[in-house]
Amino acid sequence: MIKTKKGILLVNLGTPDSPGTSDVRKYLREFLLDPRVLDIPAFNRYFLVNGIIAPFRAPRSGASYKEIWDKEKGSPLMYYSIRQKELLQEKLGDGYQVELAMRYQQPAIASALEQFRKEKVFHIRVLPLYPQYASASGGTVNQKVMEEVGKWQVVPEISFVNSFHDHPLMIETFADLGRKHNPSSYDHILFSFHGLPVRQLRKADPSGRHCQQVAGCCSRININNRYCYSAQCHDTARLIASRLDLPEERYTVCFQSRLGKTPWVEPYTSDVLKRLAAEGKKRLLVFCPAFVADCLETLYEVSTEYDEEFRALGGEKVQLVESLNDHPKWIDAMADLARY
Ligand SMILES: C=CC1=C(C)c2cc3[nH]c(cc4nc(cc5[nH]c(cc1n2)c(C)c5CCC(=O)O)C(CCC(=O)O)=C4C)c(C)c3C=C
Ligand SMILES: [Fe+2]
Ligand SMILES: [Fe+2]
Repeated sequence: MIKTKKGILLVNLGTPDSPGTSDVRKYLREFLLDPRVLDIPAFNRYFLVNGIIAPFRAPRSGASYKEIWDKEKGSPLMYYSIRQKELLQEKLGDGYQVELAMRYQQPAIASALEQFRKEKVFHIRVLPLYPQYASASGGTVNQKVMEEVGKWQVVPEISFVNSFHDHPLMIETFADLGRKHNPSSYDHILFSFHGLPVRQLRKADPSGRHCQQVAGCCSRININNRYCYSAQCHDTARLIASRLDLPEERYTVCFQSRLGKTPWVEPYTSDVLKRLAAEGKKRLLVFCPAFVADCLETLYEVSTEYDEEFRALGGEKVQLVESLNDHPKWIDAMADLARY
C-alpha cells in the first residue's frame, strides 16, 4: 500500500488585498458577481454590480476596511485564517497537508489544489469555514472546488464538509469566549448572524412550502430543515445559550449585513437594537456565530456601527464577543472536523 499524506483544504470568504478603493472594488466585483451570492438574473447582476455597487459601495467599504486594517498584519480575516491553518497543521501532524484558500481573491482555490497535486496528495477533505450552510457561503466553495478538480486528468478522492453548526467543541468555544465577558452583567444578549435574502432560504427548502411561509418555520431544527441556514443559526444560538444557562427571554437571534432592498431573513439586528433601546436596555453582549474569525462584519459593523447606533438610541454599550480566531478549543474542533 502506498502511503501518502491526506489533504485538508480550508476555505474562507476572502478579503481585499488592501483597503484601497480599487482593491475593494476588485474584491466586491468578484464576490458579488458569483450567482450563488447575488442570485438574480445575470443581466441584472452585472448591471447592479458594475453600475451601482462597485462604483458607489467600494469607497465606503474601503473606508470601513481602513478602520480594521492592521498596519503589519493586514486584514483580520486573512491573518486569523493563516493562523488557523498553521495551528491546524501543527495539531494534525505530518500525516496531513493543510492548505488555505479564499473563495474570492487570494490565495485562490485553484492554487491551493495545485499544491496538493504537486505534492501527490490525492485524498482531499474540503472544509469551508462557515458553521451554518448557505448556498452563498459553503455551497459556492464546494461548487468551485468541484469545478477545479473536474479539470484534472486524475480526479482526486474528495469529501466535503457541508456545515458544522452544532459541533460541540465549537459551541463550547463560543461559550468560553462569552463567559469572559460575564453575560449576567449585560441587560440582554444578541446572537447576530450574517443575513441572507429570503428567496435563498425558500430555494433551499426541499418542500417549497415551509420556510418563510409558516410562522416560526425554522426556529427549531428537524430532519426536513436541517440544511436551512436560518434553522441552523437558531440551533447554534440555542446550544450556546444552553451552555451559558441563558433562559430564552435573555437572548435574541437576529441577522445583520443586509444588502439592497429585497427582504432578508428577519429580525434585522438594527430593528432589534431599536426595540431593546425602547425597552430601556443599556448594555448588550453580542455573539456573531456565523463567523469563525473576526472580520469587517464583527469588528466594524458590530463593534463600531451598531455600538454607535445603539448609543444614539439611548443605550450605553454594544460589546462584541470575539470570534473563534486562534482559540485552542476551536483548533481542536477543526481537527475533529478535518480528520479522516
Ligand atoms: C448578496 C450579498 C451577500 C450575501 C448573500 C452574503 C452572504 C454571506 N456572507 C458571509 C460572510 C461574510 N461576508 C462578508 C462581507 C460582505 N458580505 C457582503 C454581501 C453578502 N454576503 C458584502 C458586500 C460584504 C463586503 C463588505 C461590505 O462591503 O460591507 C465578510 C467579511 C469579509 C472581510 O474581509 O472581513 C464575511 C466573513 C456569509 C457567512 C454569508 C452567508 C451566510
Ligand atoms: Fe457577506
Ligand atoms: Fe425557515
